[in-house]
Amino acid sequence: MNDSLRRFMESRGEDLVPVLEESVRRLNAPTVLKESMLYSLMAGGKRIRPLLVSAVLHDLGKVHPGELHVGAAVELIHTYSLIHDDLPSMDDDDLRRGKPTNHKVFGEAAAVLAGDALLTESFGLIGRAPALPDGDKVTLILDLVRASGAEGMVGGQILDIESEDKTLSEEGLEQVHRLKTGALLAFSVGAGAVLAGATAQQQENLKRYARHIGLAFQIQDDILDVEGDEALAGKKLRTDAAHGKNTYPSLLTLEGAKQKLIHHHTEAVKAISFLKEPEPMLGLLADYIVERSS
Ligand SMILES: CC(C)=CCC/C(C)=C/COP(=O)(O)OP(=O)(O)O
Ligand SMILES: C=C(C)CCOP(=O)(O)OP(=O)(O)O
Repeated sequence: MNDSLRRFMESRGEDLVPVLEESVRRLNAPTVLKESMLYSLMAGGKRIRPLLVSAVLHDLGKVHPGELHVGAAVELIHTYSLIHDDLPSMDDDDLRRGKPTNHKVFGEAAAVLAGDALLTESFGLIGRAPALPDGDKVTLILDLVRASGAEGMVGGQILDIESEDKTLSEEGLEQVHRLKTGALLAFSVGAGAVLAGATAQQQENLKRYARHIGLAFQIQDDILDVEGDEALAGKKLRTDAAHGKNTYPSLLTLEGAKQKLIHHHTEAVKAISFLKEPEPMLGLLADYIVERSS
């Protein structure tokens, strides 16, 4: 991995973890629920979504005291989605982020409820973000509702499940990926733009970047399911075919999926050519998204 990206990831990660932890510890709630929430939240993961929020601010040369709260908010929703995605009624997985899945440790009921609570607390984090005007809070909350709910991630998840054992068209598959995975990544980029006070033109370019990295992110996840290393991924691989999932490799072959990945990476990088930095973090993150092994 590129050295400046590694340093950026480490420094932002160190700052983010206490905010994630405190968002649960502060709650006056039953211990088992808090333990279940913290178990998945503190299990690691790449923290790509909060990093995107931070990278937009960094590349636009801005700072905002609400950066970590907004980044943590999206990470809470992402973590809830993984807990629910692993449930027996969904992908029925035993391993996530290198550890037994939440329901394997706490039972199904607690896993469902930990996910519910993480989702809800996410909105609280935006509500409490420091130095963020109320108008921006409302904008971010409404954007997050759209990205994570029925019109976004949840809608994509049901389309994905409903299309198991059927063959989708490429447009149909792109729609699933855009909603299931792309919407939350796009929210992260858009949230960084709101915090940075980006111009309309900058927001338009960042939106285009986000659309392409969102697709690239899920295509690489599909590719890793075919040829990745389970120890590095921290989750069981080679499960998509067994579940009759529609993926880019199943639709376009592995080679075809890799070409799509290159296409979306190229377009993402083009979209941020307006950034003045010689090595923008958003460009390094786009490289990482397509080269990652987990
Ligand atoms: C509302 C819910 C539950 C949404 C889940 C969204 C999501 C992106 C799941 C992981 O996708 P995946 O199954 O392709 O990834 P992985 O390989 O990590 O299981
Ligand atoms: C959206 C998908 C493909 C699920 C996994 O997301 P990540 O690959 O970001 O998972 P973590 O690093 O957060 O565990």
